[in-house]
Amino acid sequence: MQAVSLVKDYGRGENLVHALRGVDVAFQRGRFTAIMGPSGSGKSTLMHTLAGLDSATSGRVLLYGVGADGQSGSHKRSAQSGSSDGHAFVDLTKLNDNQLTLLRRHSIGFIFQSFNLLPMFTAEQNIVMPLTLEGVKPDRAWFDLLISTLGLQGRTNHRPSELSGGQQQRVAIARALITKPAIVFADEPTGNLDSVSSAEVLSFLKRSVRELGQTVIMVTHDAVAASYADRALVFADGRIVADENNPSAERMSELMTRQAEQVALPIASMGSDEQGSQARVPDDPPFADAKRPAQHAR
Ligand SMILES: Nc1ncnc2c1ncn2[C@@H]1O[C@H](COP(=O)(O)OP(=O)(O)OP(=O)(O)O)[C@@H](O)[C@H]1O
Repeated sequence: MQAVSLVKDYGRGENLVHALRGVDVAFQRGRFTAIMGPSGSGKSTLMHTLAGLDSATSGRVLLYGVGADGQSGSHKRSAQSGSSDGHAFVDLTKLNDNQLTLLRRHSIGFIFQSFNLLPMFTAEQNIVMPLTLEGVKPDRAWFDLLISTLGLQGRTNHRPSELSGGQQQRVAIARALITKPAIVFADEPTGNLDSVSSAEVLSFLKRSVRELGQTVIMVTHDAVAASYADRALVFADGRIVADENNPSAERMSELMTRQAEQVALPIASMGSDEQGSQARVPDDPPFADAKRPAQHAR
């Protein structure tokens, strides 16, 4: 997947916000990328625009390995799709709402902070739900591989209320992977989990990248979570300001602290005016979490 000169503005006039200021980034297949950045820096906007949930103001969003109908391996070609080095791709910014809905259903997986499982259905029913809705039978071998890769053996007949938070999130990961999507977006997947369950979920997510070749993009506020990724991007004010391979939690904490200080500096200098008021640094700097020492081991 690739974003080319991606711009997203919200509002107009006095209320104009430049959420993405010409972002150029490529995500390689079969890699796990984390996106970090202070609150309001544009992480969610990037994720939503890449996933076709939000429209771009300008620029292109290219998804490789799919046709304009959203199906992997499609041979169809249209004005919205093409081929580069023999790889089919589709430009999400050129698709209409129906095409985007199909593309998301077939080629994009989502993992949310709040799991979003259906409480009245078993884990197995939740996992195969994207296929059930389409009237498609699950590929049993793929289902079994997901269950073993995600450590869900013996849990498939349980309802969400009978599972721990970590197990529920692993069910949600299996549900995201059941359609063999070209890409999976995870939005703060460990935001509702304790440190032990977070470590477990991140390890399984990493296994799905390593062993199943899945491409995963994860937004997180947690430097330790980012350290599970192959690569971590840091966002600030609608731009990528750091791009780290094999990020360590310490390095990501350092980068986030630097961003927090840059946000705090203008506030501090505003405070030291001629009235002699005290320089003010926010009590709760953005990414206070990122400064916490690593709590859960990889
Ligand atoms: N629907 C919207 N309408 C107007 N402005 C918006 C909208 N969505 C986001 N913004 C603005 O765009 C900028 C980027 O927001 P975004 O939600 O992408 O940041 P973020 O890095 O994901 O923040 P957080 O970590 O708090 O979720 C912010 O200034 C935000 O206020």
